[in-house]
Amino acid sequence: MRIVGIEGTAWAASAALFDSETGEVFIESDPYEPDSGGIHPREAAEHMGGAIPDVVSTVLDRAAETSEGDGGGIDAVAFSRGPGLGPCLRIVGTAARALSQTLDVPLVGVNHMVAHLEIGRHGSGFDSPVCLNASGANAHLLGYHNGRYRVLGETMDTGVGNAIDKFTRHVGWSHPGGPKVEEAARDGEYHDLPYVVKGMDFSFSGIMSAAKQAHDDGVPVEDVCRGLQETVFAMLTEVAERALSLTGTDELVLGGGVGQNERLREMLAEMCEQRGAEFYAPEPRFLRDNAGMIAVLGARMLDAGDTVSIPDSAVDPNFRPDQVPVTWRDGEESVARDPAAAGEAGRAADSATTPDEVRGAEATVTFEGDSVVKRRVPKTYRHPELDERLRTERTRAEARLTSLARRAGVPTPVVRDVDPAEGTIVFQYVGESDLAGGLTAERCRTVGEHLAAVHGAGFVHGDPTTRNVRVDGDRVYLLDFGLGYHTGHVEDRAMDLHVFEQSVEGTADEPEPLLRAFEAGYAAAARDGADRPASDDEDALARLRQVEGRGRYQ
Ligand SMILES: C[C@@H](O)[C@H](NC(=O)OP(=O)(O)OC[C@H]1O[C@@H](n2cnc3c(N)ncnc32)[C@H](O)[C@@H]1O)C(=O)O
Ligand SMILES: Nc1ncnc2c1ncn2[C@@H]1O[C@H](COP(=O)(O)OP(=O)(O)OP(=O)(O)O)[C@@H](O)[C@H]1O
Ligand SMILES: [Fe+2]
Repeated sequence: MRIVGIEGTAWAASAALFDSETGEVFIESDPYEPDSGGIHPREAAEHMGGAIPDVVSTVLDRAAETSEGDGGGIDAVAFSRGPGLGPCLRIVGTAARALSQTLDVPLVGVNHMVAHLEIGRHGSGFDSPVCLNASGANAHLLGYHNGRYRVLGETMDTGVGNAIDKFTRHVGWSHPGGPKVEEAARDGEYHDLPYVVKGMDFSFSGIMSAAKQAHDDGVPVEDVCRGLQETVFAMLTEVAERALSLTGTDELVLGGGVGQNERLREMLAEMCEQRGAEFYAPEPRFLRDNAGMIAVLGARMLDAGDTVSIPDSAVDPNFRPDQVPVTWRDGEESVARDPAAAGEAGRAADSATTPDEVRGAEATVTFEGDSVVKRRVPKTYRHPELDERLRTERTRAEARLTSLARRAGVPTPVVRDVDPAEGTIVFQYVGESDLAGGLTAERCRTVGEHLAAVHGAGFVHGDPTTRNVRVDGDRVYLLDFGLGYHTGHVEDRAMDLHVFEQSVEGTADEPEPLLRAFEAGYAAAARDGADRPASDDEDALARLRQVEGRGRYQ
């Protein structure tokens, strides 16, 4: 099968020919390089208008040269339908429709973000990996479950490449900034910047403001670049590790233009090696925007009969990866490796066969009698200064907030000892299994009630996933408050709810009733615990709807 792919969501005018028999991918690209500032949508569209016909024609010549019959032996035309800049997408769409009509072959509409991750799955041969997409306009973790790619975690503000590019614009460097930051960072000393992860979500705005400020304050630019890379990539590596831990998966693939950064790839490879997971990063020509990935996924979709008629082929600038019905994969496959078994990671009280040591995403947990020793082991992928800061801060926060939560009426393990310098806490052993291994609506309701009590006490949990809840009959304990903090912001409370809901969606077959029970429990307890009704601005559930509805692809 031979497929022509066409890409042009933002900066890369690109066409490709994929031959599924030989495996060969021929790519021809013409990048748009702004004279100043970032990408201007109108200029980018003008570039596409001129460049797309040329790159397509080069690929058609190539098809003709490498085929025996007429027409280059092309079986379908695949194109990027979105997400991306509307004016650019429309030019690509028009070109693809015209070509499919001229060649009289089917048209395949590809989601660009899904193409970024499928190219890694294609190259690695992995069955069902966690995928980290680190591109310009996006940053998210995805995993396949129940026929769709689920967003396990994502940026709460800008994409990772755009965040870096904003900093480089501030210091007066031309677009794209990523490669320049990489170059400058090689000569820099590490500079401390804010580090923000919330469960498997993360945010870049605070880091970027601090980086610009540091530059304005006279910190050498190469030091800020080093700090920026160490901080931003450690965050991405940490959330990727958390996704591996939560799903029980031991395969990670990388996608997106920022994936060309060697330091990011090095951190991810090191993290995976230490957990015994496999890591795959496609070669750079498949990481940055390119039509090769569109053609490769186009071939799979064509094979599954997933074509689109011309009247139905409108582009979608906000096309989310989790909207795509994944027709080319088996509906039974899942990124979660036996979620029930993952839930039994903790030691069952009556079993001699369960392990004495559990490795979470952050820490090693050993079981000694009725105590649990949690040690935040150094992460060698992180810069040593950042590593020490995070381990100490989180150990302190965990010990303090675990006790505070109990005072607010939430079952938590008793803290028996704490050593922030060593990153160690000794807890009482609680529960029979993790919530992931015993997900019921009643228990989700109780988690909702407990989170409302935590929020009523003026702080957030920070990482309330199904693995950080222990259960024993009706009793539901919250664990792992290391990412918690005091806050009066409704947005922070909404993030707690979002993190819990994402973790349920990532592992449960039928999440809906569980989520309804969780929200009902939260709403009832928040109402009962408050001295007056919450206004809309203060209502975390109302804010949760906004968080979920935020399009992050404009
Ligand atoms: C929707 C689509 O148009 C968009 N595409 C996109 O963002 O282009 P992509 O090729 O995946 O990524 C470009 C980004 O990748 C960054 N980048 C390129 N080389 C880099 C490097 N060595 N280190 C860090 N960032 C790098 C650039 O600075 C730029 O922000 C997307 O996938 O989000
Ligand atoms: N006090 C406890 N009683 C019983 N089991 C526990 C206790 N503390 C931790 N565990 C078990 O160990 C696992 C890992 O603990 P914890 O979540 O605190 O570590 P972590 O490294 O922060 O994990 P992650 O970052 O993946 O959430 C938990 O999912 C739970 O099964
Ligand atoms: Fe991209």
